[in-house]
Amino acid sequence: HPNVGLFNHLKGISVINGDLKSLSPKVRAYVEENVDLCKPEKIHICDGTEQENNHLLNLMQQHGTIVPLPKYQNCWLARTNPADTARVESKTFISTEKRAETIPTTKEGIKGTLGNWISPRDMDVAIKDRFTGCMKGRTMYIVPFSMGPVSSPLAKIGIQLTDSAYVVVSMRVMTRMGQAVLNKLADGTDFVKCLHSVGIPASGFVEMASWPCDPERTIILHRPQNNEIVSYGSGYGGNSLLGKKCFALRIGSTIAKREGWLAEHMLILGVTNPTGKKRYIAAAFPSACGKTNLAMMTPSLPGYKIECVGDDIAWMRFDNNGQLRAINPENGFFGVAPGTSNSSNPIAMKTIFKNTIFTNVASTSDGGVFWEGMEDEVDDGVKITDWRGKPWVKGESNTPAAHPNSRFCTPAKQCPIIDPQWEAPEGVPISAILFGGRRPTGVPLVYEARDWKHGVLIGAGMRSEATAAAEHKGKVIMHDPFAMRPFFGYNFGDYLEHWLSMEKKSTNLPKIFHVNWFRKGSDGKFLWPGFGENSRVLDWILRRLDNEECARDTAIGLIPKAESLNLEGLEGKVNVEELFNLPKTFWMEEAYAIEKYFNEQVGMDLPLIIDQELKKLKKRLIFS
Ligand SMILES: O=C(O)CSc1cccnc1C(=O)O
Ligand SMILES: [Mn+2]
Repeated sequence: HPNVGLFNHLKGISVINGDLKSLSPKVRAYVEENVDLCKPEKIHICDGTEQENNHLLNLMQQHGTIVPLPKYQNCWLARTNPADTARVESKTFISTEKRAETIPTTKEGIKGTLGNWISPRDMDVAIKDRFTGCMKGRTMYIVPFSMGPVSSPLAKIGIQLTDSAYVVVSMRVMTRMGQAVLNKLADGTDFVKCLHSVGIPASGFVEMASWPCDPERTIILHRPQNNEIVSYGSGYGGNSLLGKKCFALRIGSTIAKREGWLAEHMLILGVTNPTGKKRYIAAAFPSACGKTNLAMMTPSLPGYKIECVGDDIAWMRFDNNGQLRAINPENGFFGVAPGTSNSSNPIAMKTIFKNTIFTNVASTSDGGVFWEGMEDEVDDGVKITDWRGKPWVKGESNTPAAHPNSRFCTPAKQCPIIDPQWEAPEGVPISAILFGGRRPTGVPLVYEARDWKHGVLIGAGMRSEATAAAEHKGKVIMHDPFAMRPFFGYNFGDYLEHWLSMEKKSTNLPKIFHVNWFRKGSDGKFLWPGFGENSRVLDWILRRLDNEECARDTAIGLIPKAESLNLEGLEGKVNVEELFNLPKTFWMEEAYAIEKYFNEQVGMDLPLIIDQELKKLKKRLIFS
């Protein structure tokens, strides 16, 4: 780095990149406050340049944090500490004066599952205990980033202070990061404050560790009142790339509540039908339920085209004409690697093998990567090393080659079907919203909400099959309302009120649907082929958007009229009867389970309208 000027110091700490004078007074005050707390040896103001990125990649290679993947162009493999491999919900907290602002009051004796609250005082103590002097001997990176295209009026800016070079290079992929953001901040624009440290394990100074972290004291804190995020102890994913879940969803949802828009855990795709008519759809599925695959679908129906705007987060607001418009606030994809293959997602496979950071995947002796699902893509004779760095042999090793939560972190612009409007400052117009999840029984392939209120009930009642956290409990059907359960920034009851309040903003509301690719027959096999065949469901949805009479009413909502789903080419392969069967007992139990969930988890915070919608559903079911 160029020798810095004598005066480019902050209280005796050398600024090794950038110029303190380039920081707005607000940013400089935030930096100084946290330099005092964390006591870094150096400060690096990030500019987002190629040169800076290469410097950090070299630094991480020296530390052993990443290794090059010479089979691809500018790709890297990071292996984390095995104790630091995923988001940690139990250590993620939101702080407000009153607990009820953050989480609903649950029924007596019931453990809340809609977020964790911490008092402002306990948050301050937690920070002081962990951050005091935590960056001694380290460099504090100042990461100016934008969630959304810098020029978009829907974008929001953040500053992340971090001691992790891995976070800096990842944020450069996942957000718009660098000088253009600092320039925008110069006029005093406010920013979301993000403080992060990988921490120092209580066992002492392990600076030379390739993946420093402090799992025992990991904590992820949010203070929505002053747009503040503080994360300690983890270097990974949603815990450390604070622009994603912490900012774009948890803090983002509180800003959206205040400003009258929606920050959602949704993919955004553009779908063009054979006549050339294009619509955009947003879809909320729980984590690891196939949002990336749907957002990058290769449609099986001839004449259909799918283009990708985003695979995980949507910021949506009604414009002056009452049209709901969405941006993808992210700049990259941080996708689950296992299960991604040329058969499940050929577009992803065309996106990720350049300028990408892979984390906790397996590596191959020919300088590439491997994960479960890539069996057909790896040459014979290639040796595999698992995510822990141990030799791995297919059919012999009894642990996975790649960690189940291993990820690729790849620039969105590399996606061959990235939508031409993916960075449109005003966002893309949303015509339909889909809710969905893994439902092995009872739930049909697709059904349409009767109206907005009913659609909000469908979102609130979302459930999905998950692998039980506890050992040997197999699969359980978990509630995951709006696929936002781990990401609500405030009381779910208030969130529902906020969704209901959108109805008065528009006479052109998007239609709401529920989809389920995962129903199984009595033989335990999937009833629906999924993947590109899901284009048949999108086709039906688009025809409904054109008000085609291809639906019939049922107690749960509108489902395709007989013969209205295009099954050409699937003759004899799909049992439509079973796929759309609505067992009355199943749905009575489903309605009761939703009612129980609302009673136990939302209580008095449940909006009356949602309670009424649930009662209407039950009544329709009784008389169906
Ligand atoms: O475990 C992590 O920190 C990654 S979680 C994640 C990453 C990208 C997109 N979605 C998610 C999620 O959990 O929904
Ligand atoms: Mn997600």
